[in-house]
Amino acid sequence: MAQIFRTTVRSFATTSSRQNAIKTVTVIGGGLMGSGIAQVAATTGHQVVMVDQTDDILGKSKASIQKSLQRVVKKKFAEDPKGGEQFVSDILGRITTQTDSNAAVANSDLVIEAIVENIDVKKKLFSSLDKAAPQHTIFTSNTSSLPIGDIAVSTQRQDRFGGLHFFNPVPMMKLLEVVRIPATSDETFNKLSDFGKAMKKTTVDCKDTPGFIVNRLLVPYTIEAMRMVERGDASFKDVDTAMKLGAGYPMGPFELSDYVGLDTMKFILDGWAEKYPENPLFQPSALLNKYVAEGKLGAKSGEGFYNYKKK
Ligand SMILES: CCCCCCCC(=O)CC(=O)SCCNC(=O)CCNC(=O)[C@H](O)C(C)(C)COP(=O)(O)OP(=O)(O)OC[C@H]1O[C@@H](n2cnc3c(N)ncnc32)[C@H](O)[C@@H]1OP(=O)(O)O
Ligand SMILES: NC(=O)C1=CN([C@@H]2O[C@H](COP(=O)(O)OP(=O)(O)OC[C@H]3O[C@@H](n4cnc5c(N)ncnc54)[C@H](O)[C@@H]3O)[C@@H](O)[C@H]2O)C=CC1
Repeated sequence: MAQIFRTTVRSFATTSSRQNAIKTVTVIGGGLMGSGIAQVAATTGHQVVMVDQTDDILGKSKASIQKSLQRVVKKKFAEDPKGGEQFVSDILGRITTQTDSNAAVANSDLVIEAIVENIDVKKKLFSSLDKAAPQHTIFTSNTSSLPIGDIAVSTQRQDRFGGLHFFNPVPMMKLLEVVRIPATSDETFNKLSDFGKAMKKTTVDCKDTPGFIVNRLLVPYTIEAMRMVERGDASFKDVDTAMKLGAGYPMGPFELSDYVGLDTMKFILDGWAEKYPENPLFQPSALLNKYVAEGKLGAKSGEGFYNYKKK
């Protein structure tokens, strides 16, 4: 019995010291995903530095975090407005902002990159961070579709490199895909999984395959919905209604595309079409290209398949 107790305590201590391994987090990119990741990391007690290109963008990121926290407070602190105010100010107090990414990683245990879905821009960023960050700092990308291994080669720390793929909206979606490349050490992978659990997410282990688990299934499904409309088989609104009421999805594929961002969808599909030209599931969509060319990027630009502008 004592032996079992000692073993349990030891394994708890190991997990717990691993969970404590990551205290300070730098989130690079304060857009849709980065602001959500920063919010949840700060809510779960981590010190967060959020980085973006300008103070103006960072101001908007903080405002969107505040708005999201108000939604949480409305439910969680319905009977305790003072407690709600304290909750918000404690969380916001754990988030600082920076426009210089090299300076932002100086005291960081973990970097989570959530910038534009472009391999060259991501590689340039990581190559520079590699020289600025302490040796122990683990680097991760939140990329939806790029191979983690292709990004990691820009650094000299591939054993401390992995993927943390969050889902939108980060405060609501319970899943976190933890991605390892062949060079990722067990220690790094365990720390990343423990960090995900400390963020109160359910983690799944993924190999560095296109789209990991969720997007490998979700992207072809969504693009096939677009092809269905291109063929004139159904209207996009009917496809959405059908998938919500007939398959139980919370959003139809067109609502979800607008929510994710049509530009992000296009970055993903174009990248896969170029890298895997033989795969018919990854061919470009004329309908998607048309919306992006017209600047209709979805909810974030005020219009996509649906109109989000206040009348
Ligand atoms: C396109 C395919 C390819 C994509 C490839 C790139 C993308 C990726 O790499 C990976 C992805 O993220 S894929 C996207 C995954 N996300 C989804 O599938 C979201 C599906 N939608 C939902 O779950 C709900 O509609 C949702 C939870 C969003 C909203 O719920 P409802 O529909 O019930 O609507 P609401 O009434 O507005 O919300 C209900 C309550 O939820 C809370 N809430 C929602 N958003 C929040 C947020 N941002 N922050 C904090 N709380 C939030 C909120 O409590 C709300 O209650 P109230 O505010 O009181 O109304
Ligand atoms: N939109 C979605 O639903 C999801 C997106 N992702 C991935 O997350 C990443 C970010 O996507 P979103 O947040 O949707 O994009 P977004 O366009 O909302 O935000 C990107 C932010 O990065 C900033 N940025 C660009 N280059 C930068 C640099 N060099 N240094 C600092 N900041 C820089 C931009 O100013 C912008 O604020 C992408 O890799 C995307 O594939 C992952 C899961 C879901």
